[in-house]
Amino acid sequence: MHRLSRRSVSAVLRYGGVHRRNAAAPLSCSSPLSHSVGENDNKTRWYSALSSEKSDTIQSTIQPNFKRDLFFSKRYESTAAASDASNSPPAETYEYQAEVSRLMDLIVNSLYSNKEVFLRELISNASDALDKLRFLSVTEPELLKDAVDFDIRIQADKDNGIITLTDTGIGMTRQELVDCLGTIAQSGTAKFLKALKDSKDAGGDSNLIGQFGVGFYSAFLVSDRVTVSSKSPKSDKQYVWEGEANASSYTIREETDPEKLLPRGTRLTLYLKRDDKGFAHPERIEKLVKNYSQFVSFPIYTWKEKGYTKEVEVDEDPAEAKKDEQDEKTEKKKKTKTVVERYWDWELINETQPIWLRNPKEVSKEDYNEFYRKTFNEYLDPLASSHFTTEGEVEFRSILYVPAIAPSGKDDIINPKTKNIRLYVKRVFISDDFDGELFPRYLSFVKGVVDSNDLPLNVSREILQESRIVRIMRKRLVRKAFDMILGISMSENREDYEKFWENFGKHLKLGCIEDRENHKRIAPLLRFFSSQSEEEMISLDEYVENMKPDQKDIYYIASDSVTSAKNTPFLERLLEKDLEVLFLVDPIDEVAIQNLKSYKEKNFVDISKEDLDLGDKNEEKEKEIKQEFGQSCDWIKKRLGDKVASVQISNRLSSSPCVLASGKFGWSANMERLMKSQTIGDTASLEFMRSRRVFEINPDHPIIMNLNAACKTNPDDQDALRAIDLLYDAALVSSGFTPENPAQLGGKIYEMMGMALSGKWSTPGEVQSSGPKPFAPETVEAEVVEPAVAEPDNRK
Ligand SMILES: Nc1ncnc2c1ncn2[C@@H]1O[C@H](COP(=O)(O)OP(=O)(O)OP(=O)(O)O)[C@@H](O)[C@H]1O
Repeated sequence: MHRLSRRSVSAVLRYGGVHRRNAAAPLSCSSPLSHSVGENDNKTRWYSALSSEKSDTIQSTIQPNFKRDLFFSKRYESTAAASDASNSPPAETYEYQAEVSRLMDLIVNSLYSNKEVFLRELISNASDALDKLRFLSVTEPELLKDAVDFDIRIQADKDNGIITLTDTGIGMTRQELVDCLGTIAQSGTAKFLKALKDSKDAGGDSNLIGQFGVGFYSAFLVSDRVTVSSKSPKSDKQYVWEGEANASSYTIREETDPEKLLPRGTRLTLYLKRDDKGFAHPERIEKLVKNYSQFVSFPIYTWKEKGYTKEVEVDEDPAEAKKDEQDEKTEKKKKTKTVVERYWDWELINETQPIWLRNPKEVSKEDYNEFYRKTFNEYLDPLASSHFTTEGEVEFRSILYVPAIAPSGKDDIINPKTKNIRLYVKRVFISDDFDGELFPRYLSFVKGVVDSNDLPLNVSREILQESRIVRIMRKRLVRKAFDMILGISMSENREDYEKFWENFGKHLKLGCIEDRENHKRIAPLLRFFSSQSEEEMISLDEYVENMKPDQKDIYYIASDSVTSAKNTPFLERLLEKDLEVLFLVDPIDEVAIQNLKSYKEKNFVDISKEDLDLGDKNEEKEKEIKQEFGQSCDWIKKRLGDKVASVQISNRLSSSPCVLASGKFGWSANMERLMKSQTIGDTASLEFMRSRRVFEINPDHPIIMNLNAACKTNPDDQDALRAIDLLYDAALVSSGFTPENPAQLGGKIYEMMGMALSGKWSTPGEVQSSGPKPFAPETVEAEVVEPAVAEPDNRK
């Protein structure tokens, strides 16, 4: 009760005095900066005085049983009746400019479905009008002689399907009403018409409405009739513009009803079309404001039904009361019950100071996190955030976030349909439906808000795609996103970056492939397992720091798991020489690294490719070996035919007899496997790559020595030739390739085992040679069993 009586007193007080408020009242009364938002009840409100319902409003705060219907019906009856009042000056009729007629025709008859943008457009006009006043009042303080707050108020009458939107902005004089609402001079609406003209379908492409916005005229998306009552501080009089859908003219008359006079600003009244009356629900309005206009810099109030509980006495049953009276001992205690009292009042529904406009020094981490959770419906705090303003060529403010987890859904990375970036223009929400305009798709996981003053309010996708401003914005946003990620990677808490990498590592690798321009920023963020770090991933910087003084290249091997990578024969000599090798175990890794090409001027080198240079060439020795094994190389090549491009002496093996290296420009075994799993039917390129493989033999291995001897003594020995076939198959498997005919390979192994067990082919000393140890069949067996071709658990 206390609340109500306090408000009613202030309402009565202000009723008589509002228009006569001192022109020299302190600026704080009217300055938008002085709003003490959320304190509706102690603010001077001319609304209650200017409308015909003023007494109801006051009543409503006094009498709980206030009738909302009465409130609205009185208001609109009198609005409609005003022009008929006998003492009103007659309304003058004006013809619309031809373009406006066309535009109206299109709007009224369009099938445009996203009609809800009308409210955003009208609020934005109201906000512009307030901005204009604020700006002009700096040099013309007399414009603020009517000391009213800078704000926007929206009322929805759901029973009658009427919405009113009132601002206390600059307003319009009679001439301005004609100029602004009867003609189209410039800005978004003019562009819209031009686009319409250019469009092939001159009959009207309703999508263009959404792309360009149609400003004030968007009111006719949902209304049959619109009145604009406006009072400019430059004029003594207030004028009412009135237009109807499907009409070629509009009227302007002077407002003479004292109850409808505005101290300043503009009131729009929308009489909604039958099918659009649903917009006139306070809840719907609130939702739209919250979505589109939450951060408009002036307070937006909606007229809302509220309630509070109170205790009331309950009438006693007379018989009971009598009985009590007779019973002297009964203590007299009145019975009460709790009831909910309803009343209507204004409620502030937007945040006038968006967090991104605040000074970052004054915003706490919790504030950022809360804003993130609220805006993006997240329940986990972000891993990092970055709040910044860019100045210069393009100015905008932004807060970016790195989420704690990746969204579920496999194809997100390739085809991101996120609503992660909310674009505002002058604090009015424009869109969150982007397709790479503000962030490349590999950074689509970054969430945030971007607010620009440099973009037009009705920015369309086409504008976004072609705008130079947007290109500059994108560059800066990307740079800031990388700074933020780098920040996580340098954090003392290593776990944070591990979490990031687990969720978004793939995205960054995609960035290596798709964004050459940012290789320098992406590369330091990459992480891989290595031959010296199988449990914990390392960065490229850590790799480089660990390089041997004379090591020129960064070595890597691509495989399907750490286990198969660490057991590959390609690694043998490198391990011996204590050279670290990166294990690329994610299918995308190899392509990413190939796109990077180098890091800190060190080339990435695939240790499974031909011509591996470990920096320890000994030409003398090589010549010697070539002489000894040259003939065998030719002999083996002849036997293998087109299966390999050449047979060479290997410098990378120590314990394996042979390996199948990929051609310099060919696919690695890993790549071949990936391509195979993806290309359906394209066997031509696969065949070509296959033919580029190089069969490398280890001259120090007993099997090779034995074969070398066989080549020299009896090159036609069928068993030796079959051993070459088996060696090839074994090398194929151990090098990570898939054998063309696994069943046949099995057969060959059994056959060789049989021969070995019968002692036919490998009795020591049988083969004459200058020194090598005799052929040991067990080695073949061991090689065949090793490689893993199965689908990966990448880490282990
Ligand atoms: N609430 C208002 N108060 C004062 N002037 C207004 C108001 N609403 C509209 N106007 C005037 O009417 C003009 C036309 O409005 P309209 O919304 O059609 O276009 P715009 O706001 O100029 O540009 P856009 O097409 O980008 O919205 C505005 O430029 C402004 O001068």
